[in-house]
Amino acid sequence: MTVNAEIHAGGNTWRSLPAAQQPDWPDQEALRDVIAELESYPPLVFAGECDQLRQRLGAVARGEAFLLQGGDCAEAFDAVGADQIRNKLKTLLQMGAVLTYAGSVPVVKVGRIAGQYSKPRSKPTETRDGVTLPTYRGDSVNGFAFTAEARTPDPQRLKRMYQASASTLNLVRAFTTGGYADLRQVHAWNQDFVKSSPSGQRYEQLAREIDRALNFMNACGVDPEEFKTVEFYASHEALVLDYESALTRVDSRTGQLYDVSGHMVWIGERTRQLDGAHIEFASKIRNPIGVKLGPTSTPEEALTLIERLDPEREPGRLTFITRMGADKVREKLPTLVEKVTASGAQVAWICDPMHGNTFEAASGHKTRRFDDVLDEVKGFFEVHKGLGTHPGGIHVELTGDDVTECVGGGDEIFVDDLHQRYETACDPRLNRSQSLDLAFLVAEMYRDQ
Ligand SMILES: O=C[C@H](O)[C@H](O)COP(=O)(O)O
Ligand SMILES: C=C(OP(=O)(O)O)C(=O)O
Repeated sequence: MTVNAEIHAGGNTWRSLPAAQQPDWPDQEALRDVIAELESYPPLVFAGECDQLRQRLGAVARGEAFLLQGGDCAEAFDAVGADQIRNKLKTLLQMGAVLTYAGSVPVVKVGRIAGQYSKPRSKPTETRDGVTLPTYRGDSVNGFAFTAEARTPDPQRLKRMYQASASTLNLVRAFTTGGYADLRQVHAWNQDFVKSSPSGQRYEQLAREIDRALNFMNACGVDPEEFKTVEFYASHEALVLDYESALTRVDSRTGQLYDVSGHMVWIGERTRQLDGAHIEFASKIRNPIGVKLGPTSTPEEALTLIERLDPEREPGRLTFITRMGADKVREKLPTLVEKVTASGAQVAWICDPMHGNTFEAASGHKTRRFDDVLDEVKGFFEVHKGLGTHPGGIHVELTGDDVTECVGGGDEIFVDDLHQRYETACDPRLNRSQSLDLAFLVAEMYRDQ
């Protein structure tokens, strides 16, 4: 079999099943041409890196490490710039330093980055002043501007998604291995607006302690290479299956299929139907897989997902990202965790405290309260503590920029501030100071656990 024929046989079985949330591409021939071109492009990640992340997530599933997964709700093509990428990365590096030092746990760092360009939506259309147009589905599909031209899905955008992901990943690799992520830079990550915020000041104190520890080790003649670079992985929602399967390749080492568009991909709350195309696609690839579980998820669904996606019961293969909402987590999560644990499966449990806590402010802005976000994480920790299972990590929508999209936090943002710098293309993100607040509070919860 040629490589393409093999891909067709293995990576395309989803095509005969219903696929939710796919764009209504107006020109199928143009789509086919784009897919063919994408199939000829080089991989964005190496299959061996996906295996390494699966091992790291195995440690999370076994209770030996903590996953920090975060980044934009929706990446945008016009935000593929050095400043934005560096700001996101440094937010995750700062949060990682806080969790590792204050929580005393190895932290696996995974960005919602270099591929998070596609969005599932509640409604297929949007109406403004009597005009109805297709909803914005992410830069990989259509444009944000409210015009018929921008909102028409254009498959050429899938190629731009590949290019934007490649540029982003290239810079991320440079930052994480080229000196910027060296632990000696802990202070340098705390510049600009965040420095004067309460969490920035608390961070500065922690950075001084890390510095002292490094100086001590240095004086003892220890200067480990591990402190000079950071292992960092890229993840996104595997939503537009034409793109994901065009980037699915046979690994020359093992003959198995990998989606080389990112290290880890997840299946969202709106596309995790057991008999649907997304789960079928995910079942064929060897990448670590995440599945979002909202408040309507049943233990039977969770067990069937394990059967489909992790038949070998391999720690690290499957991560359940629960997003129940602060008001439901304590009621809904225990049965899921209990039944999955009783089945003998060792999945990683991660808390997404964002997606169950969205509401619309009177101004019309979609927002989230920092206190609700925190309360969902607290509930997640309480449930795991009660069951003796491991609270494996957090999955957060955040940005490194000084935006005003979520209310609350130590450097408090009020509902009336939302309009000031509301920049997200879809859902509200924590800004850098709110992200640091969260990291400190989660580190405390982890330590108390
Ligand atoms: O990020 C998640 C979803 O895409 C988002 O919550 C859907 O938002 P909508 O309800 O505005 O479509
Ligand atoms: C759409 C998302 O979440 P969920 O599938 O949980 O709604 C997301 O994480 O971008």
